[in-house]
Amino acid sequence: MKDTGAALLILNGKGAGNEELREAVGALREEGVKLSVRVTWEYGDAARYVAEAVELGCETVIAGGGDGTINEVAGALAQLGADAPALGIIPLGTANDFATGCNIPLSPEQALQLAVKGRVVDIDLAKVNDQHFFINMATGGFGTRITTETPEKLKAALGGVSYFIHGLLRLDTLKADSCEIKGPDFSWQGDALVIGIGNGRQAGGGQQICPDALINDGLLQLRLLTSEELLPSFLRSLINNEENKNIVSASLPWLEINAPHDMTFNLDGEPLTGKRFRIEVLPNAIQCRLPPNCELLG
Ligand SMILES: Nc1ncnc2c1ncn2[C@@H]1O[C@H](COP(=O)(O)OP(=O)(O)OP(=O)(O)O)[C@@H](O)[C@H]1O
Ligand SMILES: [Mg+2]
Repeated sequence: MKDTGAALLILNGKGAGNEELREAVGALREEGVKLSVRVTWEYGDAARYVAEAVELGCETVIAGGGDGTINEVAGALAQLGADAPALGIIPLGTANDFATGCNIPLSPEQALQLAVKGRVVDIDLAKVNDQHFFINMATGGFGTRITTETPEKLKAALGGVSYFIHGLLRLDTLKADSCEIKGPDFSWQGDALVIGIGNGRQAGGGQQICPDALINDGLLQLRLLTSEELLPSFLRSLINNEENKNIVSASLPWLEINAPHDMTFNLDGEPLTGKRFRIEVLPNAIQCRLPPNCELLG
């Protein structure tokens, strides 16, 4: 049985010191909203708290954190089926690409109001290799090593653009490599430099990688950058959103990627490495509380 209005806020431990949020939680409780708070320490905690929210009969589970936290909560909700609580979002991460793409307010107080009282909408999720989920985007490419620093070589070669590409992929060596991508009525083979598969539109801190994506159309937007031209000009065209012969674009319900060498996809910012990826949309997988001006709804 659901407890009307009850909500559980799952807060990434990185955001636990936010005073504005503490005040906003207090204010809502004074209004009579039954709001519990749990704080995560590591991967896996969020999913356990989602299970607790179901036991408590919560109508809403609120993810307080970045894209990675939303990913964990959304994935756990999707596995519950039809009677799952709705997802609310408080953006407390570094990039917050999903929340920003949805026009969710960045102020914790306003985001919390929306998360508890906002309109519920059915949205799609994407599933990868039957095991992983993403709510916002999978960005992939070929690289040898994952690092957290922008490498000096790339910076010297590309200037400011390297920050963008690095932020997008978090790879220290960007190489093109051959891969094969197949989907319904779609087939592509060639050298890919960057691949974006979007449920949402933006990644890498505001870059519109998949500008036509919608989160409730039952499709994923594939955008890939091929490597037949000099790197800096591609990147410019991607940044400016100009269509270009080096950009392949398709909207697909599923796709399969096969590569002879390892490639790494970031699923909402969390890395997954392999040679084969099957990515499929799960239409209407969860319910989410979104603002009326959410740009990702069709
Ligand atoms: N207390 C904690 N301290 C540090 N990391 C945590 C903690 N609790 C969970 N995590 C980990 O944080 C990661 C998710 O971080 P999240 O994406 O929410 O923030 P971010 O990376 O700063 O934001 P964004 O992805 O929007 O740039 C997950 O891998 C999760 O396991
Ligand atoms: Mg993250």
